[in-house]
Amino acid sequence: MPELTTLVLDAAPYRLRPLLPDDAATLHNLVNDWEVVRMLSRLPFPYPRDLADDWIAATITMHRAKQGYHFAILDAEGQFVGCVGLRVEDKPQMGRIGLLGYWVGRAYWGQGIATKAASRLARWALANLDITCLRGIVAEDNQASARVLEHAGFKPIGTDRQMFVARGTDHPVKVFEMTRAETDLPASAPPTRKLVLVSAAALVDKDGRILLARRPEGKSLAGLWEFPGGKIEPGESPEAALIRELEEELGVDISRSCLAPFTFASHSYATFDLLMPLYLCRRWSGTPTGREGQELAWVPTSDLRNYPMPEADLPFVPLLQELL
Ligand SMILES: Nc1nc2c([nH]c(=O)n2[C@H]2C[C@H](O)[C@@H](COP(=O)(O)OP(=O)(O)OP(=O)(O)O)O2)c(=O)[nH]1
Ligand SMILES: [Mg+2]
Repeated sequence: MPELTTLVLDAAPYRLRPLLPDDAATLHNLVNDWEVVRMLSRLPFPYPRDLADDWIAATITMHRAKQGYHFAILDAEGQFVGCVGLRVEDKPQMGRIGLLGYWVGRAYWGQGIATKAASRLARWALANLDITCLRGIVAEDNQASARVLEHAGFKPIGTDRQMFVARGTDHPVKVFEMTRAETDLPASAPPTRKLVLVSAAALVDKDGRILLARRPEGKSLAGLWEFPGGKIEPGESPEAALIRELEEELGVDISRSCLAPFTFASHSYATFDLLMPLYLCRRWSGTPTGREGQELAWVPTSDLRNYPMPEADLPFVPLLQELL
């Protein structure tokens, strides 16, 4: 388990780091607000300033004893905007569980901060602590908090009653639970890298020149010269996709038998991986025209280098020069 000071969780654009004694004044300022305290079962109102010091000291002790993990939520500028934490509890029958809680200063409501922070801590806890599940308990009149738990991947499992110190009475609550089975929900699953499948063609004329098309403004890689083609749609074969794209982009009609597999590009762009078969084609009907406003050029292979291309295409150049 990382030391207190090095345990920092990234919840972009926010950051979670363990509470420090110096946080007491800011914490007190934000939490000593009826709208915040009335939703927190264990806090009195008004919330005395000393209690902030005592609470932070207690969180540091709990952290060292592996009984609790309480964090300051910092925004992109490093400002303290709220707290998120969990207490480890031994439940008869259930074993050790984590009880998650959070609050955000009123000035920072409505920005999804609690969801990001709770979701991050929940995933960290299930991945790193010896607990069977996480629980979250929200007052029945706290819809916003119920939504936070749902977005973080918690499921409602029932209702109960709980004492709310600031309200001076007990109050109905909803109980939520999250197990490891829920940790891959989209809420904060890491973005999966996409594999993009594209079919492209090198149309070769009788003089051995190759047709390049310039990617128009508004598309990615605009201004670069490419081999006509496009994305393969779900359920479509690479050849069918290419025949469709060449009709859409160039207005030419090509039969499947005229497409000869030549090579392929496999390239990792910053945000996706591209896998692109390149076909050679010497026969088509119709005259290629830039139907999407794209500029076209018939280029002798010796000139290919003068046409800036997407990075994925660069290995094609020597292969085409060798062939033609
Ligand atoms: N067609 C084509 N796409 C290429 C080449 N090199 C290369 O990196 N790409 C990339 C750019 C795009 O990310 C992707 C193909 O996208 P595209 O914009 O042509 O797709 P599309 O014709 O289906 O057009 P769109 O409707 O999705 O805008 O592959 C190439 O030589 N030809
Ligand atoms: Mg295209």
